[in-house]
Amino acid sequence: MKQLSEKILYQVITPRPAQSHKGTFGRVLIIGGTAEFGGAVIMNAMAAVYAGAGLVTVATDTANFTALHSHLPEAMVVDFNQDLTTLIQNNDVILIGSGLGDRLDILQATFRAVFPKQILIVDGSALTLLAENHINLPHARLVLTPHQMEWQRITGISIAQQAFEAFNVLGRDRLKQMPIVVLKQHHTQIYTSKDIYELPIGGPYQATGGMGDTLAGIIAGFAAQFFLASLSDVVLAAVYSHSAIADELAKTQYIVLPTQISQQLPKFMKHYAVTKP
Ligand SMILES: NC(=O)C1=CN([C@@H]2O[C@H](COP(=O)(O)OP(=O)(O)OC[C@H]3O[C@@H](n4cnc5c(N)ncnc54)[C@H](O)[C@@H]3O)[C@@H](O)[C@H]2O)[C@@H](O)CC1
Ligand SMILES: Nc1ncnc2c1ncn2[C@@H]1O[C@H](COP(=O)(O)OP(=O)(O)O)[C@@H](O)[C@H]1O
Ligand SMILES: [Mg+2]
Repeated sequence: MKQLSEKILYQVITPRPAQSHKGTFGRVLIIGGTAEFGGAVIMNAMAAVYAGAGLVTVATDTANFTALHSHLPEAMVVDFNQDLTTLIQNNDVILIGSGLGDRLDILQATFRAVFPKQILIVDGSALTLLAENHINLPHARLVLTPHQMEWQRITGISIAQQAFEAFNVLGRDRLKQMPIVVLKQHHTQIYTSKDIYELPIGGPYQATGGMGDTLAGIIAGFAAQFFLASLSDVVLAAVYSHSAIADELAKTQYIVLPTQISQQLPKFMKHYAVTKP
């Protein structure tokens, strides 16, 4: 297993070209957030916007519109009960699942609509729905972001067995589409088609609801704009950034809130875009 290091940030986070506009930095569509879990998509969207996605749209329950806009006027909203097919096909990166609750219908419609060239990040309730309903993953550039309990539900590999990388590799291979898997835990592991990486940073100050929703949003924001890097490198850089910011805040804080991580992203990224080692 390879240890992830700060080096990945210098590789992935690059200065922005002057000849550019919001379209240059990608369109992200976030799908999730039942009325009970609106906070999940707010945190997805804050992370994606603060990470630099050019345009972010959130398809969610209408009950969440006002709260989302009061936190983040930069994001657009759409009712997730309408037909999302065209919207899905007009975005570069789709993030589905945070706070999606029991909306299997929306998950299935999204999987039907997505194109193979699109990046599809599957998080939270979408992973549990996948497992419970034995749904096949679609052809897409896939990133799954399960925590250990979600991974157990998907693969049947118990949390104790997950200590053995070989089991996780087998579990990933059985999913057929060879997704990148971000297996979240203390010292998260990332399974790519080539290698397995371990995140050596991060800590218990991150154990707050919404921390994973924030990571999924950072992955989406990075994937939308850093299209010159490989998707694996983009995911590695997002995972590293999320915990590096948390570590920095934890120097003076007992806990770190997910939204604080998002707010730090522009400053954090500026450092890596200009200072090459
Ligand atoms: N403000 C909001 O709207 C929030 C919405 N959320 C959404 O709520 C839905 C349910 O997700 P949850 O993860 O809370 O519930 P789950 O029931 O899917 O999993 C949580 C349980 O898994 C267990 N577990 C074991 N190992 C773990 C590990 N390494 N990391 C995390 N949990 C581990 C924990 O004991 C915990 O009780 C998701 O769609 C999620 O996106 C959560 O993100 C919390 C905040
Ligand atoms: N003790 C810990 N040490 C390091 N990272 C942690 C710790 N607890 C939680 N995290 C991180 O916080 C995130 C939690 O994700 P998740 O459980 O999906 O949260 P949520 O669904 O509530 O947003 C993961 O990135 C995980 O690695
Ligand atoms: Mg989660």
